[in-house]
Amino acid sequence: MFTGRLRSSFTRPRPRTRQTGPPLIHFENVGLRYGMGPEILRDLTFDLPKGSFQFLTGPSGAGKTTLLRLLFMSLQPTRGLIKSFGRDITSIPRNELPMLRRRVGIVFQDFRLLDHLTTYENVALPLRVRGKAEQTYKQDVIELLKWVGLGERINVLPPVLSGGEKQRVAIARALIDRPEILLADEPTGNVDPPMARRLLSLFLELNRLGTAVVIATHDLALMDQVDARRMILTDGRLDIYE
Ligand SMILES: Nc1ncnc2c1ncn2[C@@H]1O[C@H](COP(=O)(O)OP(=O)(O)OP(=O)(O)O)[C@@H](O)[C@H]1O
Repeated sequence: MFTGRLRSSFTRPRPRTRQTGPPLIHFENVGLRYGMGPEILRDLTFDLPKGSFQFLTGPSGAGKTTLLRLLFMSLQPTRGLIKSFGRDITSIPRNELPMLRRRVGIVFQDFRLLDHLTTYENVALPLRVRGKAEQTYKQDVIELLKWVGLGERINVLPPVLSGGEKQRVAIARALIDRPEILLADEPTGNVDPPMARRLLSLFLELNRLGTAVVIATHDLALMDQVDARRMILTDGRLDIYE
């Protein structure tokens, strides 16, 4: 499934050229407020093209995580239109949402691994929950764990893993369903610069295999390593630099 190899040397690469055709996700004049609070996101209009690679940045509290939640369809906009895979997310029946969400993988800031399950079991969990038989996915899980450099850590529990290793388990779990979009919230927040570069090359490799990638980050040094689209949130508004 994942045949790409991590590159050991690192130059400033350009992500793959985006594919044409309808966007995976389309936002039009989207606004979001929590409860009766102030509007956190205002008038967001943009497309997430197939196979694209972008950083999402902005000061702390600017709304990056909130925007990722909208992209993951775990929040509804308070105004405007969001079309995910061609469908208006406000009119999707509740029982159809999980199937649509499977097309989007997400890596949370705090990993959300289950400490009593091994690395292998954490990654396999989304498939097990859906009732898939282990023999249909076992090889894929092992191959994916090797791809993220955890071939030697397959039967280890999360509490003994390093921050970078946990991050890679969370990435593998987000990828096991082969999503068309990967969202990552501060994926390099807990790792040292060499591991951050390694994770970045993993995301670039994934993008080369066709997945659209959105990385929310404060890390300027990380962004400077790739000639990629930047989405910058300031005071609830979004500017995009191609
Ligand atoms: N569930 C919630 N209820 C009410 N307010 C919220 C909720 N989640 C986030 N907020 C507020 O929305 C604003 C944006 O938060 P968000 O976490 O999206 O920002 P962020 O850019 O990801 O921040 P950071 O870089 O610090 O992670 C903040 O003012 C935050 O307090």
